[in-house]
Amino acid sequence: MARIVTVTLNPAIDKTIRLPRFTPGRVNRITDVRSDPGGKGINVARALKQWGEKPLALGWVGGHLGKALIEELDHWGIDHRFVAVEGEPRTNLKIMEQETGRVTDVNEPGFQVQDQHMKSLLETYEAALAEAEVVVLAGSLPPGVPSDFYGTLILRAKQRRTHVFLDADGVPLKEGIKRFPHVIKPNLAELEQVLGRRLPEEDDRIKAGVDLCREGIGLVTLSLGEEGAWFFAGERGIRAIPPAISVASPVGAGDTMVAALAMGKVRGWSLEETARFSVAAGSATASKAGTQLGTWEEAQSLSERVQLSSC
Ligand SMILES: Nc1ncnc2c1ncn2[C@@H]1O[C@H](COP(=O)(O)OP(=O)(O)O)[C@@H](O)[C@H]1O
Ligand SMILES: O=P(O)(O)OC[C@H]1O[C@](O)(COP(=O)(O)O)[C@@H](O)[C@@H]1O
Repeated sequence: MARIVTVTLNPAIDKTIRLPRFTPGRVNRITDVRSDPGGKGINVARALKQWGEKPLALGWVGGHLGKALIEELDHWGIDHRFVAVEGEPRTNLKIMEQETGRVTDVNEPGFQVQDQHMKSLLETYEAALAEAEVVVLAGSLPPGVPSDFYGTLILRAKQRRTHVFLDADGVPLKEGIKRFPHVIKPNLAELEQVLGRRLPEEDDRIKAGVDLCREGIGLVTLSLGEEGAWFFAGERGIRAIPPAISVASPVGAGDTMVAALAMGKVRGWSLEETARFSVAAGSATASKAGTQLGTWEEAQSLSERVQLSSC
């Protein structure tokens, strides 16, 4: 079976705290707290698994928290081949303010990675590519990993004719784009940072997306939070707007969208079908607390009300 392989180099435990309002410099008392396994590629694998795919999750992991994370993957029935490192996965704090709905992410850098861990990861990755139709590279790089590491993984996937997705930010995204992955999914802030300019108007966003496609990226999905997303492929651009939802926590919405893009690729969906489902799936996740991901049924029911238009 052609598979979707996900790579999570910097896994995390997401600790979501809720409080009426966060006041820096003061004692803040929280209403409730929850912990979920996180890290972008792991979230992508979780979404795919609950939608009926058979993803294979790769990455680095270590320590007691890492063992618990792997046990969660086993519990969900997700196949995995993680390379062991020393040190614990990071805990990423998500501060959710009930009065404003604002979420602040405070993400740790992650464990230190050594040369031998990179070598083992590359071996595991090469072996997994042999059975992959799509590979999803997602999330930040932990300390010790060169900023062009995704570039290396992209080149190796392309040599094997595997469709490669990149969802990262900052320098790793900028470096990765130079190797022309087939798909990228920046949000607006991430794309603005990579391009070094603001994209305030729709026309600015259209030009940026179309230019990246002309440079050699197959599908550019520019996600816009509650405003939905743009999907650029070749000379085409589709704007998708989700229906209004009651937001609980948008953490994981972008990862759910990436999972939907990967699923659309392996299932041969049209650009319209992919746009509709991936925006709906992201919104379904945003309607759930902590890093809980939208189910197939929740995404399907929202997808009927996603509005599509073209440029
Ligand atoms: N507050 C929200 N309300 C409705 N849908 C949302 C909300 N936040 C995210 N989404 C959905 O999830 C998708 C990805 O979210 P976004 O926040 O843009 O990505 P990221 O998590 O990568 O920053 C959006 O395109 C949208 O469909
Ligand atoms: O690797 P990074 O960039 O620090 O991001 C990791 C964080 O992003 C998440 O994967 C959520 O990402 P999205 O909200 O973009 O879907 C969390 O689970 C995790 O804490």
